[in-house]
Amino acid sequence: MVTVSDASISAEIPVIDISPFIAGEKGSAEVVRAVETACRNLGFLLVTGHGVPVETTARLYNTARAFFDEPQEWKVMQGRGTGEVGGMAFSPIADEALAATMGLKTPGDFKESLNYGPRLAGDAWPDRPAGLEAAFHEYFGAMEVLSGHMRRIFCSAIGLAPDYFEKEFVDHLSALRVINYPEQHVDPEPGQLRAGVHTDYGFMTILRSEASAGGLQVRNREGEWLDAPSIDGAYVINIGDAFMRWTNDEWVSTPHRVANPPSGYGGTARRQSIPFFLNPSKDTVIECLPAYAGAGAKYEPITYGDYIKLKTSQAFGKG
Ligand SMILES: O=C(O)CCC(=O)C(=O)O
Ligand SMILES: [Fe+2]
Repeated sequence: MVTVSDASISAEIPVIDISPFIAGEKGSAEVVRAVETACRNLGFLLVTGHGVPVETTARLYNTARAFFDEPQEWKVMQGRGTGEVGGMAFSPIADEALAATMGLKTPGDFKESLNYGPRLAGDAWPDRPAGLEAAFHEYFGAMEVLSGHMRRIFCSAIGLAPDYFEKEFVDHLSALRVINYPEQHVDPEPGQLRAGVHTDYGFMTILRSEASAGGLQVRNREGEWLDAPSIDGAYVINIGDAFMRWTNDEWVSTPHRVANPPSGYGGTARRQSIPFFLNPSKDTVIECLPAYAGAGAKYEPITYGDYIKLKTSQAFGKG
């Protein structure tokens, strides 16, 4: 296990090499303990030794970038999520304000994104750049493998059979998104961030981050914002709200945001990130795990489908 050198920015976000667990070798138990500690304390960790081929990430990163480099007028004519299951959806700049999910009113996030999930509504794939759809499929497959390893690490930490969650992920509703945070040539509007403060809704998120001026920040339990370290080839993993509920709030889903580059920043601040939102199937029952039921379950069992409806209505003030 390595720890990054700049302790001031990374003291609370550990970097964990999960390769001993994947290989079933000596050191697996230490991996499990380190992941559990991170998920209980901060809900964020970085993983290395994950086995995702660099080419898979590079292909998606580069083809998505070629899409974002197309003219705005053309991009907005592309998929807007009109209903084709397994298609792609494009979300233009300021279309989404993530802070609305926390009940905050802010301008839209200064970002644009491409979105895909094999069981989610999208629209027809654009005819360029070549290989975009294949790159999404390939990367999604790699995330299914990595998220399977992470679920087994979680099961081991909680004392569950390794395949405890697997049936809930046969028809999983996961989503893969590539986000482009453009240069900010003029200052953003008051209250406008690259991505507003929010927690993720699902089971866990696996993020391919990118170092830049204006990056990912995580709020610790003391309310301080920590810059998440960007380490080449590592993935940032965080717990989502649904898994927090599953663990009776023992594992935490932590607020995070993407900061703007400093005003007047002279260098290149463009940033591209790739979050994979791991979500269970619609009929999955989220119910306090026996290991955490000691002092009584805080929440009623709920299906993931109903849970998402509840979260959405809360976010828009109807809950
Ligand atoms: O771009 C990032 O680093 C994080 C984005 C994020 O938190 C999200 O889309 O949920
Ligand atoms: Fe997020």
